[in-house]
Amino acid sequence: MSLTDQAKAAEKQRVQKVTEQIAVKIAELEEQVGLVQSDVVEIRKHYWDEVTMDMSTAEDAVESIASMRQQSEVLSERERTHRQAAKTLSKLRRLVQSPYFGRIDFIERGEREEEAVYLGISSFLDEEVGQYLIYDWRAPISSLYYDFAPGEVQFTTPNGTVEGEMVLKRQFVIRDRHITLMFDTGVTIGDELLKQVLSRSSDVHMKTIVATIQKEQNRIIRNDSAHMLIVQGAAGSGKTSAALQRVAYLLYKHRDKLSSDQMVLFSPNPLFNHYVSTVLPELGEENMQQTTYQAYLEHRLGEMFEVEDSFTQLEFVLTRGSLDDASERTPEMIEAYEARLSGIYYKSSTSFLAVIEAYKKQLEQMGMLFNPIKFRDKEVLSAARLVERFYSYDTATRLPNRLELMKEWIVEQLELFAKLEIEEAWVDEEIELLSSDEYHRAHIKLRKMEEVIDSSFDDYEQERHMLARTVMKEHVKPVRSAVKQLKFVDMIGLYGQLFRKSEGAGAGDRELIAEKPRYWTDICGRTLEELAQARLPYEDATPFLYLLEAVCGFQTNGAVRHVIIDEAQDYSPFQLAYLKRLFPRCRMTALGDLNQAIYSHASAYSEIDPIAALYGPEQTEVIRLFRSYRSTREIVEFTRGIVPGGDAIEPFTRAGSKPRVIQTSDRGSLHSLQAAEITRLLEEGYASIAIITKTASEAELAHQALTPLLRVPLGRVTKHSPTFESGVLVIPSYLAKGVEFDAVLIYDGSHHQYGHENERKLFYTACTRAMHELYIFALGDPCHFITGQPQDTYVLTDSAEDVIS
Ligand SMILES: Nc1ncnc2c1ncn2[C@@H]1O[C@H](COP(=O)(O)OP(=O)(O)OP(=O)(O)O)[C@@H](O)[C@H]1O
Repeated sequence: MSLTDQAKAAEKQRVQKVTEQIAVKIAELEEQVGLVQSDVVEIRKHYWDEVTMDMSTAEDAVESIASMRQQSEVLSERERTHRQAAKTLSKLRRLVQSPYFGRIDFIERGEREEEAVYLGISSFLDEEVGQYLIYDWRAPISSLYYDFAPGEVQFTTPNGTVEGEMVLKRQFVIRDRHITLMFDTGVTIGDELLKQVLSRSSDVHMKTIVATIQKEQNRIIRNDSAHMLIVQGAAGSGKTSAALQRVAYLLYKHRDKLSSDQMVLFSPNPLFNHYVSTVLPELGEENMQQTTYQAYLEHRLGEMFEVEDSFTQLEFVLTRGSLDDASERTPEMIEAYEARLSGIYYKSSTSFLAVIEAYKKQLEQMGMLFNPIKFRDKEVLSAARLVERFYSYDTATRLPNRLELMKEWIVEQLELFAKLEIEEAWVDEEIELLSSDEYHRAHIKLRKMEEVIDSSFDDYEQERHMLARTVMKEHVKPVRSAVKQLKFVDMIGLYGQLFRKSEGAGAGDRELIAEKPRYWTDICGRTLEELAQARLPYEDATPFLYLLEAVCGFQTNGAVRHVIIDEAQDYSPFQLAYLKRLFPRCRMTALGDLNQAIYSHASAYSEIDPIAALYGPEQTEVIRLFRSYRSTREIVEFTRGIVPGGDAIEPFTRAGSKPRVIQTSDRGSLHSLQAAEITRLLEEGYASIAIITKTASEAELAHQALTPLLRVPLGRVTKHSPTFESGVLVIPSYLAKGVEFDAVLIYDGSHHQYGHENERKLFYTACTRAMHELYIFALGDPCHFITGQPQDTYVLTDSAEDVIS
């Protein structure tokens, strides 16, 4: 629908008028912020001049404290005003460049006059006439823009539903205060604008999507009823985008009671955290807390163990292919591999969680293990004595409560022990070694005591006693602190007991595990071996933590009100149950794609959906997204054939070239073909190009080989990289999760590399990172995930040189 010249001129004029008004407001605020800032500086400088301090009498002291409090209040009020004004200022500075992106003309039922509603990233009020020149995209009326085409419409407000007619819907692109594109549309959100947005180059940071939110995405963003909202969506369907705009929406809607630090995002890796970190600030909101599950495990268990990370576990699982090389493999190697895999499945399942629950019950009656309490090289309390004491408490008392009682008792015993120990010769030896400062302090203390107590003391005895206590205190401190932290509970032994044959009747042990997984004996052997080395494999970390908390008391986080789990398909059922327990008071949003479940434990998904089971059907809502926006139509038509059920994925109508499969038989030509393609892509203006490898070692190899062949720097992403730059880079498949690139080159998509069924989803994940161009190189036959699909028509093989030319 084209606009009349008159309408265009009117819109241009309006933009000018609105931006001028915003600029005036900015100038006013700048002045105000400057004034408040100098106020704050002045108050800080003369803080004590305004405070009258007099402690001569109790009354004077009370007055002095009141005067200090008053001064602090003045200061914090000015600081608050300053923060608020600075925040508004930064919003307005963004708004002035691009004040709005949409307009809807709405006539409420029963009214005659239509209202023109302009939508932007925040609202702007004409204070003189009391009229909104811009509405925040999150305001109730703004939902009309995302949910309806012109015609009969309705929206919900806190006071009920408002019905009426939308008589006009207009979209704008405004850059640097000028309209660069505007058109009227008869559909919900015009595809044209979306196409334009999606054709842009990828960025090292994710972009906001407020101007083009799709109707089904809007359901995710504005959903405020579900306790657990599950979004199951195809690769590139906007799950992460919708989740981030949802955070902004919830912060706006509940601004009186919800703040950004009460929301936590669990990301797949630190790189992803960096990638999404600018979205909320761009929307004028502060970032929520961002973390990874791995970081949490490290935080809780890092002091006790060397905790394996999920990537190392995955790398191990991906070594299956190399075992197929007949020359290298032995039956023992295959068995060890299969045994660990079986252990991973089992330890990630809810059956194992049930075993731990049962084990906890059993420990209430018997089977607890303790570390003896030692003081220097002497045993204060033996492990057996601790067990005896533990079971002397009422068995109805919960384990953590009994441990609290134990703690007090142990500290008492420790003090009794220290009283006797103080007479030992080693104490005298250590007194000799005390510094002159410590001697001096002891003297002062002694003098003070003599003033109050009878001075006929034996000075020497007293001094020795005082110094001995100093020595003793230093030695008791770490023991007491370890007791307070419950380190006397033998957690490693307790977890290990689940994998040990029963010794003595009824000990809490592996007999609890009724249905033993395959390779059970190997699993037990390996688990105990790792524990003995103070190493905790990734699959053991969550069960260990769960047991630790079941015994010592659950640490819950009641402050967090909303948890967002991105790439939720990569969490084991056990991990999800743990997170639910960790955040008992919060709502959750879980975003996932079963087709991108790259971890072995995720196979549990195919049976029942563990996320949906977490809160039960009454509290759970599921929204599915089928349309994929990231990649061109050709790429989506190709990649959807890789996964079962992929036909349901709908491509967005953005055209590009077909993905190319380039097959070669030697590594040298593989690299030169790749270098030639990269050069061509750069010449075509693509800003971000990723060479995606299966593993980290393959990434290292590719990086070494390609660096000398390229004229541009070649970056390399590892699991330790906190950020990534634009340009050309090599990245292992699992680290590319959630991010996207203009062009993707699969380094070696051969059958040799991706020959196993459990590599299908990893391969799919890697291919779906491409926005505009996708190349699959193969050293030998391409993997069967693509050759068996109808999309084979896109495959160009054999003469690789032909493709390049
Ligand atoms: N409504 C929209 N308007 C503009 N761009 C969109 C929209 N929805 C999605 N996109 C773009 O599509 C790309 C993919 O989005 P996003 O990363 O949120 O998808 P995802 O479902 O989380 O993907 P994956 O699961 O593959 O990581 C991004 O570039 C995003 O900006």
